[in-house]
Amino acid sequence: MTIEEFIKKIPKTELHLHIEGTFEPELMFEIAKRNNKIINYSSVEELKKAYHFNNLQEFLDIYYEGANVLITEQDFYDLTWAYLTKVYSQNIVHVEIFFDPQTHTDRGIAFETVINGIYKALEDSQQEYGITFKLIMSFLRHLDEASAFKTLEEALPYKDWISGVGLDSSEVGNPPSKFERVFAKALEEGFITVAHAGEEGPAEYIWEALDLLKVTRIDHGNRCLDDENLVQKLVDLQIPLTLCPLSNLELKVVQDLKEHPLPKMMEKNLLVTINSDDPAYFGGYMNENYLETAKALQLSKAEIATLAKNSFTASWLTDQEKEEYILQIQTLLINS
Ligand code: HPA
Ligand SMILES: [Zn+2]
Repeated sequence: MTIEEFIKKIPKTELHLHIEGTFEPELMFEIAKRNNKIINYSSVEELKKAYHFNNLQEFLDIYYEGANVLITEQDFYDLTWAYLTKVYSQNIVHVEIFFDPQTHTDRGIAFETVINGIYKALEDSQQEYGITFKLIMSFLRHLDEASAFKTLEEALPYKDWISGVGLDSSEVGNPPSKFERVFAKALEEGFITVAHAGEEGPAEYIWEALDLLKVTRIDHGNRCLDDENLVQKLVDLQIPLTLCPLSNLELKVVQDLKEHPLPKMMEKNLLVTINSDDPAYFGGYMNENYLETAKALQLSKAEIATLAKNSFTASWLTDQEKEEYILQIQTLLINS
């Protein structure tokens, strides 16, 4: 079996995915048209040409602009359904996905419109595709604490639908400490906490995410390697890092996939996982992330299997569910 076939065949889970980042240009134009919204690009091709980024902020500017055409519950449903259909074709059996309520509520879209559309698509895909899921509400860190508190209040009636809270958007200058009180309240309300840290920001932000926000998973976390004590802590506690190799390449967090820190992290026994982040913008869903990374870093099938197993270990599935998938991967590896 080739590496490509092996990647396709193994069950996988995605733990770092922004639903707004799955908005493919074709669907964006279709939804813009039905909502009488104007896109600042004349065609799908013109829009795709704009997808060249030198850093996180250049990406975020385009990403928030794209999300502006989403208005109705059906729009959020269609966006989410398209993603789930795509990952079903890639043998993703479980997803834990982010949504950014403030991107929409700040434009006058009701919180319930956003979550109803996303949640219904997730329920339907569990029925139709058997994909299980968890939903994570992410706060935009470039906005203030009051806005995050307001968003948390709005989420409380949907507590049963939302497993965790996260922190994303412009990292540098917006440290986790800015949201310490919001996360304390979220923890009190029973949410699990995660945060983007150490993508562009320093190792210090990863410490803050752990110590102040009490996160049980770090999104990205690349910069942990700058601090040996931090690596030791992440290893000791087996705190998962949700890495996103193609995102790192497109946002110039790494200059070449061959220089990606993943092998070094595996060597150090960090619990690393592969994810797609914003696949419509970064040129690849899960299988493409696995394959491009495996090719660039010359990963073996055993290493690919370890990464897939890590994702189940790092997920919020039950221990029994985790064990079943890990055993399936191990069996596929032996027979490959
Ligand atoms: O990679 C990311 N980093 C921060 N914010 C984001 N919002 C979508 N993707 C990202
Ligand atoms: Zn992300």
